[in-house]
Amino acid sequence: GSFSESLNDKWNRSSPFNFFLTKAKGIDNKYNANQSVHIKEILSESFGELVQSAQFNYKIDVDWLVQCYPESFRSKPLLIVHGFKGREKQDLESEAAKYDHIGFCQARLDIAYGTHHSKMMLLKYTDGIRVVIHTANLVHGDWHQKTQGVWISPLFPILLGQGSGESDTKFRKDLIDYLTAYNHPKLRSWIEMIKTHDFSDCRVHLVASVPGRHTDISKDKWGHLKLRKLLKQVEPSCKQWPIVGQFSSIGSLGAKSEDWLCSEWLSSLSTMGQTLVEKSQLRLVFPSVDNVRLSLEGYPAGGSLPYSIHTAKKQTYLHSFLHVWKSDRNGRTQASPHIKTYMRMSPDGENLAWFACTSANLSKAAWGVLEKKGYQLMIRSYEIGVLFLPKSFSKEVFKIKDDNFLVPFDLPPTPYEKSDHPWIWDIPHVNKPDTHGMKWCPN
Ligand SMILES: CNc1ccc(C(=O)O)c(C(=O)O)c1
Repeated sequence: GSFSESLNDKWNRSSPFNFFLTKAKGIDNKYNANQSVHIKEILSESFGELVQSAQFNYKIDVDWLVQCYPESFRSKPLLIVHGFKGREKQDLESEAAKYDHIGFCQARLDIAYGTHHSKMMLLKYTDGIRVVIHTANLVHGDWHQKTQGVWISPLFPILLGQGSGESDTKFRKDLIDYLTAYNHPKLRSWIEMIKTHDFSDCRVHLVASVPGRHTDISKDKWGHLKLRKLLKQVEPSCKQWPIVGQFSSIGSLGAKSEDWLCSEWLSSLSTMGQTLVEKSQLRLVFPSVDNVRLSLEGYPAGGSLPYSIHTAKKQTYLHSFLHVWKSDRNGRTQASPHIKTYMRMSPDGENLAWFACTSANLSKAAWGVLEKKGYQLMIRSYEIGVLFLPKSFSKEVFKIKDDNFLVPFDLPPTPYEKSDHPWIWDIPHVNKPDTHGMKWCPN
């Protein structure tokens, strides 16, 4: 039917980047056409005859997820990979008791405060494997009126003949290393399957995090040191271009910007040696109170923007780096961001030296923090994302307009006004009503 071929046509038209935003209910529908997808489209029969799938995520509504699959696929084996323990694990498993096609893989979280934050779908079809790396939880609200990022891989066919099956970006090896790090029997069959498929068409790099204290040759396999290693391939001419980070949560980053943000972390993203940098070199995008108040969801959008007053109080220096969420280019200024993106942009915002979309928020838990005088990189959470490097597309830079490169928000980003404050989810917001006439009184 037209729905199905539109999906494949949509994917073909999105080549070679294959990067999408999620559809948002309530915005002008011209912005929900090309380069926008919904989970039911991704899982639809038009994308291939599903044999089995694996869903890696943080929040999972099992009943809602099952009905996102077409009726004919609701008995195909589904592996849910999560990080819950104890009561939350029991609740998740009892939610799924009535489905005999659903199995679980509990990811080990041996370091305190870590979460299984990665959001990925592995889709095994009769004629190949597709990988989807995205930023949305498996709950209705994450796919309803927010801005989320979705990368949909090509269909990777079964490996025939003598080809290596590996891409120039080493995506297959990195994906296998990531899955191997779980050290879980239920992922072994997926690892073996991936080894028998041809990933040579993959044009993105994998940037992932796994919990641990990574040293030696493992130190730059994960987190911000993996990104640092990959960005050494970027055009040196872009060295003075600003770095833009955009995220939906902020961790405790230290009392001073030089403790981690503008030293270790910024050094990785700007592959420049010097630790101090002038402020305009780093621009951070995080929703202001008014961004949340005036969003389609109103203050409840802030339920997915967990920045706490306890953390915010310790790092007011951060607020001078902040820019508002504005996406007029995609008709999504009111679709609250749950996407996370990082990029290096030309001062005029017209070109990109590189672009990444990941589950990783601005936190040490996600990106890692160097310990023991740089001997080890400590990471608390599982994260996964994709990096677009111009050289993988035979380009020197991405010309946003000419290359039709989808950027989730308006560039250059707009700084907070004096009267703007970062959204904080655990304090009252009662001065002005939101789009639904409501106020926010957490406790
Ligand atoms: C502590 N748990 C979470 C913190 C932040 C986020 C986010 O993505 O902003 C998520 C999530 O939505 O996966 C979970």
